[in-house]
Amino acid sequence: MSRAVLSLGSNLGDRLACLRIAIEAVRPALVAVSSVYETKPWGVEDQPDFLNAVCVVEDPARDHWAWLRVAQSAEQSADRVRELRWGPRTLDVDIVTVDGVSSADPELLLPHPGTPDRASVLIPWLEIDPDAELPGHGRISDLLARLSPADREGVVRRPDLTLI
Ligand SMILES: Nc1ncnc2c1ncn2[C@@H]1O[C@H](COP(=O)(O)OP(=O)(O)OP(=O)(O)O)[C@@H](O)[C@H]1O
Ligand SMILES: Nc1nc2c(c(=O)[nH]1)N=C(CO)CN2
Repeated sequence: MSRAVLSLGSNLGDRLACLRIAIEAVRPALVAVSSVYETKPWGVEDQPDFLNAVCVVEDPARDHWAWLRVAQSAEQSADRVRELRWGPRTLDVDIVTVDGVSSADPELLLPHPGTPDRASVLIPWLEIDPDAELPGHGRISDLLARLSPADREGVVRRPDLTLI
């Protein structure tokens, strides 16, 4: 059984439609999907706000590399072009964790190293799995509590937007 946590983000074009492309790509394997959140950009701050969400997926036939291929194919379907690191994009699908797999391969770092610092991942993930742990880092509720109030307040639920 392979269970993965995926983080979805978009800040270009029809952002909600782009997140839905990612959801459609994993729909048969979907276990849970968070609400959609409007989030202040981190990394490169001078860019439009993102929509972010997190989903949990499960498929006995897929290993972590297969989840990466699914993620990259969804990004391509959303016409993603890579221009700037941490810059604007139609769709970003990150593999946050897969079971307890740890990987130092730069093509697939697991758990995703940015996770402990990103309220835009931790808040949606906590919504759908309040007891979740990030392997090697502990409970995600504790990770979130360590972030600054400004980081947490930059992530606002958008109940008017739905993914499924
Ligand atoms: N856990 C992971 N999930 C998705 N891509 C990963 C992961 N680990 C490494 N990568 C690699 O990262 C590259 C994509 O980087 P990308 O342009 O999406 O980075 P970014 O979104 O700007 O930054 P960040 O990875 O910090 O979110 C791909 O080549 C992919 O192979
Ligand atoms: N709030 C937020 N900021 C970002 C995001 C993102 O998904 N959400 N993704 C980035 C590129 O990986 C850069 N900055």
